[in-house]
Parts: sequence; structure tokens; C-alpha cells
Amino acid sequence: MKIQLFQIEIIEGEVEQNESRIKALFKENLDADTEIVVIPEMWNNGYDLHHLAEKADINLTRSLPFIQGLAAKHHVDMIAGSVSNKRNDNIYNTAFAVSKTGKLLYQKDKIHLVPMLDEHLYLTGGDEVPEVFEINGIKASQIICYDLRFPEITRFPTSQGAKIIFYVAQWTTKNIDHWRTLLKARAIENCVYVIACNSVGDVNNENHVGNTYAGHSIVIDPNGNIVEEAGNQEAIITAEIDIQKVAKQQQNIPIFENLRPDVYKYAE
Ligand SMILES: NC(=O)CCC(=O)C(=O)O
Repeated sequence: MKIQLFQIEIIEGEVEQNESRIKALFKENLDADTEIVVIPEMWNNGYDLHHLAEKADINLTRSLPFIQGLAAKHHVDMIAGSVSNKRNDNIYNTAFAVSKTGKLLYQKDKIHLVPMLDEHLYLTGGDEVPEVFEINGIKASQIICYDLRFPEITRFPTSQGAKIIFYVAQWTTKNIDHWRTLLKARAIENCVYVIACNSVGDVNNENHVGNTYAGHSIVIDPNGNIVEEAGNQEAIITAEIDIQKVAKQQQNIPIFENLRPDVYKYAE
């Protein structure tokens, strides 16, 4: 199965510009036999957090039809990154996925808000754990950026049978080693494919000047091997994955048979 990741710069506060860019990439860079396209976190406004009250989407009324139109036109399933999204007087960082027929396959809010980008000052965290859903006939789940640091929330969909975990991100260069190490760990500890799409470009959030988004979008197989990885500039990753490798790895290392939730605990 062929998957493409669009590692792009998100222009902060410029929804129309970001939409036009994504549209153009579909026209110019999508391979005819690609089954799933992945785009980064917060692709509508980026981290233009001061203006989210005016600029965030409202209950996906703009972003969802935009992605549905692209998916249907290009006949491809979409891991549609995430967008800033107003709902019930709160603003969330909402991930979603759409099928090639335009069906909304999945929608969840980022749970843990990233203090290093002041997200917690402007957004509301979701309170539902990511779950498994089916995309292109394969069980998968979709997790947003900083939530990668909390392994429990990957374990839930993988224990439900997810074979691919998609991470959508605007992860910064300060912690690029964490990005690569944690993504590898999630693949190895769950024996699944990890497919992670990051952005590039400067962080313009005024409290974080000098920081940049790190790129290094990556596809990692269930044994922790890197299938494809981008550098720190805009790039399209094209990767072929063999989903049978998940079952083989889970037979070789039967972690899901050996789980002991009756023993695991947290300190109060
Ligand atoms: N957008 C994010 O959640 C950024 C997370 C990040 O950079 C990190 O180090 O964690």
C-alpha cells in the first residue's frame, strides 16, 4: 500500500493560503496509485494562537468539506492532520480523517496541550482517548503531536487492533531527538507501523521566536526500522508499506498476549 506525507510549512493565520497550497500539492505531487495522504497538525491557522477566536474553524464546517472535496476529486483517503476548531464556546485542536468517498472516518481532539507553545492558554484539551477506525480497509488510529509523549493513549487503539498509528504534528527542533526516539518506541512497543507527518518553517508565536518546526516526517515499520524519512525542509514522502508485517511481528513478539493491566498502576 502506497502512502504519501505532505511535509509543508503552515503559514500562521493564513487559512486560504494554506488551503491553496494543499490543493496545489494534490494537483502536482499526488501519485495516481497512492491510497492514503497525510498532512500535518493545525494546517488551517498554524500556531497563530492570539487570533484563534476569529480564525479557528467552527465545528469543522470549513475544513471538512474542503478535505472531502480533495479526497473525492483525487480518489484518495485522507489523514487530514488537525485544525483549530471552535465547538461549544471552546477551541480544540481537532484531528480528523476522511475516506475517498468523502465519509468522515474519525474525529478526536488533542488531549494534552503543549505548554512549550502556550497551547494550554488558548485551547481546550479533549477528554476522549484515541480509538481505532478503519481507513482503506486497515485498522488504524490518529494521534496529535504532543500526545505522542503519553504512551498510554497509543496503547488503547493498538490493543483494539490498530495496525498503523498516524501522528500529525508541528513538532519543534528543540526536541527533535525525542520525536524520532518516541516514534520508534511506539512502533516497537506496539509492533505496528508508525507514520508521522510534521511541518517545517519558523515558529512565529511571539513567545517562541527563534524556534522552528523540525520536519523529519517518518514512516517506521513494526520492527522499528525506518522505511522513509524527510529532512528539515518541505518534502513529500512516498512510502510503500506491507501491512502483513504487523501480524508477523506481533506473532514473533506477542506483547498483546502478555499485557498485564491487572498489575499496572499510577501513583495517586
Ligand atoms: N505541536 C506540538 O504539540 C509540539 C510538541 C513538541 O514540540 C514537543 O516537544 O512535545
